[in-house]
Amino acid sequence: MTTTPTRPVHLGEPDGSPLLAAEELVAGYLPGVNILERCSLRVHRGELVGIIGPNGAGKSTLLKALFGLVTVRSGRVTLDGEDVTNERADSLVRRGVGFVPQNNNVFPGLTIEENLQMGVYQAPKRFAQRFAAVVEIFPDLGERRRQRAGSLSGGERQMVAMARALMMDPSVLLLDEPSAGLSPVRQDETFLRTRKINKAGVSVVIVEQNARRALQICDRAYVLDQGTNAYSGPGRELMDDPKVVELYLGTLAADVEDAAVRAGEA
Ligand SMILES: Nc1ncnc2c1ncn2[C@@H]1O[C@H](COP(=O)(O)OP(=O)(O)OP(=O)(O)O)[C@@H](O)[C@H]1O
Repeated sequence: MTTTPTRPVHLGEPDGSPLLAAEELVAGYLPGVNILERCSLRVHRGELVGIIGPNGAGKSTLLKALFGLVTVRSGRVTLDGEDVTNERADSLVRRGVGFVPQNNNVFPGLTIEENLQMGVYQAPKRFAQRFAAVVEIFPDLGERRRQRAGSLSGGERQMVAMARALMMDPSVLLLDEPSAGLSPVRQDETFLRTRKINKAGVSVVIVEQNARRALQICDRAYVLDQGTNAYSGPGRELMDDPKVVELYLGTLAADVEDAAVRAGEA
């Protein structure tokens, strides 16, 4: 087992320069209160990277800091080697960063098609070409393009939000708890869709409460605790790390069965 607490924080990362990186970020909402305390993360081209950890660990805050929605007080964010710390979200979108917030992520009064048009408001001429590409990943949205987003289920809205973020053809997509509030079946669909988006060439950072499921689909993951890095490594390795299991995943009867099955396979 190669996982160790605290440093180094990028265990298992591929060689080369990361596409998106947060180095030692200190950030927070209220003056004098830091939520992130020297928190770091790197995403390489083509990777699917998870962020897990207990409630209030700062997972969503890290994602927001990457997307210019929380002020970074020290440390830096780079995109393809360029410093983009505290750059505005609309500028990051132009540079190829997509963000899907956890809540209020569709315009309920607009149709599915209109929601997707909002995704390319900075480049409306690209709509037709991007719409065709996006409905390949989400065929249901193409068929129901005239339906108002407000009449959709939680899982369907989540699809619209992801599709809208893909309209600008991002190189990296930031997903904030996409499975939150969904039934187990819809959660599975969301994870499969996330994989599909990643396989289509989009690097993905996914914040997840459902840590086990996230670790199953991620190339690598970061475990945050109290605003900083606790563990990192390939998803499967973290799932097998007794410390990570004890502190962050809990032991369920299902795990014991799972471990027994895997031991039998070995
Ligand atoms: N807009 C805000 N203003 C002030 N404090 C905030 C704000 N948003 C989050 N916080 C605080 O920042 C801390 C980290 O919150 P964050 O949402 O990043 O955690 P998280 O790890 O994503 O948690 P969860 O899994 O519960 O969503 C919490 O203490 C939270 O109360």
